[in-house]
Amino acid sequence: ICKQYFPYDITRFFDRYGHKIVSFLYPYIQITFHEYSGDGFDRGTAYVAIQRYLAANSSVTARRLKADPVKDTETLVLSMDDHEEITDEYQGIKVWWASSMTMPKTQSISFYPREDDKRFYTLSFHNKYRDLITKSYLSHVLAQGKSIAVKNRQRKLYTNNKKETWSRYGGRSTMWSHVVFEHPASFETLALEAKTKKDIMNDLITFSKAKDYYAKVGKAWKRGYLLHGPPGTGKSTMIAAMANLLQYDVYDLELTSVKDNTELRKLLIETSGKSIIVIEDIDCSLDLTGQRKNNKDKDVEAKDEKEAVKKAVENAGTDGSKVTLSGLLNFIDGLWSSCGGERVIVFTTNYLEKLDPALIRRGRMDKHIEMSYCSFEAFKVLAKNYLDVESHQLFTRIEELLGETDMTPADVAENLMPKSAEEDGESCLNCLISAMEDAKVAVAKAEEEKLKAEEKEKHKVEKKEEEMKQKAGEELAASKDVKENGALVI
Ligand SMILES: Nc1ncnc2c1ncn2[C@@H]1O[C@H](COP(=O)(O)OP(=O)(O)OP(=O)(O)O)[C@@H](O)[C@H]1O
Repeated sequence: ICKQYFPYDITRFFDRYGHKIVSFLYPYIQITFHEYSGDGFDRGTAYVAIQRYLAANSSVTARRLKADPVKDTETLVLSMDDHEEITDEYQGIKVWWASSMTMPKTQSISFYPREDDKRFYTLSFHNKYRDLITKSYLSHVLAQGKSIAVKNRQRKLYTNNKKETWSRYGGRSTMWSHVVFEHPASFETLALEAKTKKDIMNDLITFSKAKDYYAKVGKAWKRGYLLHGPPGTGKSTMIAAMANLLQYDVYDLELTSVKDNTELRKLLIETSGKSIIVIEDIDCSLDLTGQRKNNKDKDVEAKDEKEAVKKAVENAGTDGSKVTLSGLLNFIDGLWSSCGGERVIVFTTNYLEKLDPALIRRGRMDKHIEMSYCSFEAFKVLAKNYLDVESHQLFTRIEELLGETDMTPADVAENLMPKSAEEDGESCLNCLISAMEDAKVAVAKAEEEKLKAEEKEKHKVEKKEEEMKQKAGEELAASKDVKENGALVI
């Protein structure tokens, strides 16, 4: 009305001083958080975090709610509807949140959200709490929103089997492909000594909460784990349990399909925080042949292996088509490794002695964990998992046999698994006992055969020495004959 009936100068005067008068009489401050800010089409991180925070609080207090499916989860989240207002309390201070939406001024169809078609939240609070709200309350809301997102999201298992491609809009698509990570392993079901389990869990939890500590000591926020031990001792299961404990994503890096160091760096940059980057069987990946070694190769002396690895690394460096040891070292703790933060890097190997010491030194691989053959304590965990049995008279015999044989938890688990509906706990335990007794007999037989072979070899060597001695004696006698008789004996 003013604009229509009053001259321009008067309306400008009202505009200018109206605000001042209102702010003098109305001591409240408002902050707006827009859903889309700037030129980007990505939703603002602050808006999304606030939405999650308010969704957790407003579903109890707001009267009009809307239900949205959350990306990457199968759940619905209830949040306050547009033009709804709720109150929140922080350290005894009351604040008001309102959700609003600007109505479009023009009617047009657009693929992207329009400038004038945006939602935003408005936070109102009393002027005297300005410092507390802007400095402390807002960080609290954002942190809470982020942690709700972490709790709600579906975790992913990534692998780098995808070729680098370009999207229709000219952007480079990611080199990781993923599936939903649903491994059920946990530290509770992991067959391992209770003390070791507790140590690892404490270490992981301390790491995940140590952002400020890492910043204080000037170290990138990451931690390296080296899991070593024979096949079937639970290295992969341990990684799944770690991911489930920390609620992290898993990046399973297949090193043999990485073209070169540059590609390795690109892959690293594309990983997100709160993730575990896994390189399984690092000893096999590092021989740079692109193949897992066969059993014959595996028996080669560790020293020879290390030389072979070094040679392969040198060759790889010349044609520039493979990942080199130095590329891998840079991947773990070079400058690029610090981007993002909150990453756990895990290497697994069956042959610790084959690895270059530079690769596994402390600082790179901070914690070395040996996964060994099944101990009695580990067996008890498996018996509880598979049979729901915590004690049994057959346990004494099993403890004895575990001390005498090298059986992996995978073998023990396989024997404990009922093969038919009729099989009960006791028959499964008996099945395990007979498997261990067979293994014990087989080991004794193998040792006997080894002893026999050694004996045979020794005998052969002795016989050869005897023959050589005899030959030498004959030659000596012949040369004596020549000297004494002056005749040449042929
Ligand atoms: N410590 C363990 N606790 C519980 N289950 C285990 C354990 N070790 C092995 N298993 C069982 O054995 C199977 C094989 O274990 P896993 O793949 O984790 O062994 P691994 O050490 O990673 O073997 P590899 O070196 O061949 O990759 C798993 O599916 C799991 O059911």
